[in-house]
Amino acid sequence: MSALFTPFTLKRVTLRNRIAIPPMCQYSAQNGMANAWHLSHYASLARGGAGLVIVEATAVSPEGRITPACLGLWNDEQAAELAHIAAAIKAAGAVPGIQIAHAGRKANANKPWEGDDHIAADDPRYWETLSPSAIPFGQHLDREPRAMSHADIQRLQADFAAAARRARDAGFEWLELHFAHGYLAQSFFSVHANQREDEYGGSAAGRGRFLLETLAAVRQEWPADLPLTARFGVIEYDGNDEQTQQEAIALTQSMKEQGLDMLSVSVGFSTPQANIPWGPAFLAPVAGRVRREAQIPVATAWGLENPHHAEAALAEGHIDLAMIGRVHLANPNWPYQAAQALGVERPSWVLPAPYAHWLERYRPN
Ligand SMILES: Cc1cc2c(cc1C)N(C[C@H](O)[C@H](O)[C@H](O)COP(=O)(O)O)c1[nH]c(=O)[nH]c(=O)c1N2
Ligand SMILES: CC(=O)[C@H]1CCCN(Cc2ccccc2)C1
Repeated sequence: MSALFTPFTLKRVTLRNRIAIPPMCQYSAQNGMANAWHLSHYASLARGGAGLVIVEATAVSPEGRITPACLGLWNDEQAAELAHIAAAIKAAGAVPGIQIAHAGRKANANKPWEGDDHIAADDPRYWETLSPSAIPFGQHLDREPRAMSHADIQRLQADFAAAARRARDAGFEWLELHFAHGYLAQSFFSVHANQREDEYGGSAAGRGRFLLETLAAVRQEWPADLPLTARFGVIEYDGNDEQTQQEAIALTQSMKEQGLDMLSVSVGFSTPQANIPWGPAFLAPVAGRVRREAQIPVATAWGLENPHHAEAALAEGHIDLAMIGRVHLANPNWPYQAAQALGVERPSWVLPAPYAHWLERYRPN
């Protein structure tokens, strides 16, 4: 039996295999509302056979969107549309997950294929960006954000909790907090973005406070028997990686004590000066260290689309879930081909019966 096609149970949720589709923004919403694009996109991914499908970064407040076309979960109308997507994912046999997010100083940007840069101040789509300190990310995202007040911090933590409640009521069964990729929560943890002198800055404990408090607020709303996870940048590739990983592992242990069920290990993306060693499965060993030292189940992504690499990362004990992203945009049925490549018996039954029955009998000559 392949490791990749072994079920995985976390709290009262069982995934049919170790393939997770990580959140991938579609930049296709108006006023944060999901539409026909999102429904067909997520239904086709779920039909492809993955065990878990996580809906893209969904903003907990309007100014928390990366672009004006990002999804939101700050009102009940948005939740009602997302409920259809959760139901479609579940009907296809995958577990419906969703990532809730705030983009912080990377917010208010154009779509990646429309510049990826901050929206101009005189553009009607402009809104103010927030961050722990008034320090811009740099490069194409060079706008100086407003340093958050204590009132801002409390409001945004309440927004995360409200979004978690709406996700629960919409039928999602797996919640991921976006604590990675240079967005708001990652920015609180990162010395590149957070130079506050109050209790939310300074030491690693101070820089971790926003994440721990936000987790605690969400834990109150999210059912105890459903997985509550976070995607967290544990390394920046900025020349200071050992210290960052030690601080990140310590914070992960604290989050585990606070009720975090799993960590999705990722990159900080807090500075444009990062020197990221892009390559197949490059983050798997980093994930393995977090798994060992924090004693928590981990997922990771980044270049795992070769089924043998995903299989090895699992079999070697680096990870518990393989997140397979971009390749699914080209091939929503990637799990079917992965099953064939790994010699899984009756591979077509990774797909739904209306497809599987005929593919099993179809022998192209
Ligand atoms: C178009 C698009 C959109 C997103 C992403 C990526 C891409 C390509 N990624 C990162 C993604 O989840 C994944 O970590 C990376 O794509 C690396 O995995 P692969 O190498 O693609 O399998 C991403 N990550 C995240 O935590 N929340 C998100 O909403 C998104 N959105
Ligand atoms: C929302 C989020 O976390 C995403 C938005 C798109 C870029 N993602 C980061 C990324 C960088 C390089 C290749 C793929 C992905 C982060």
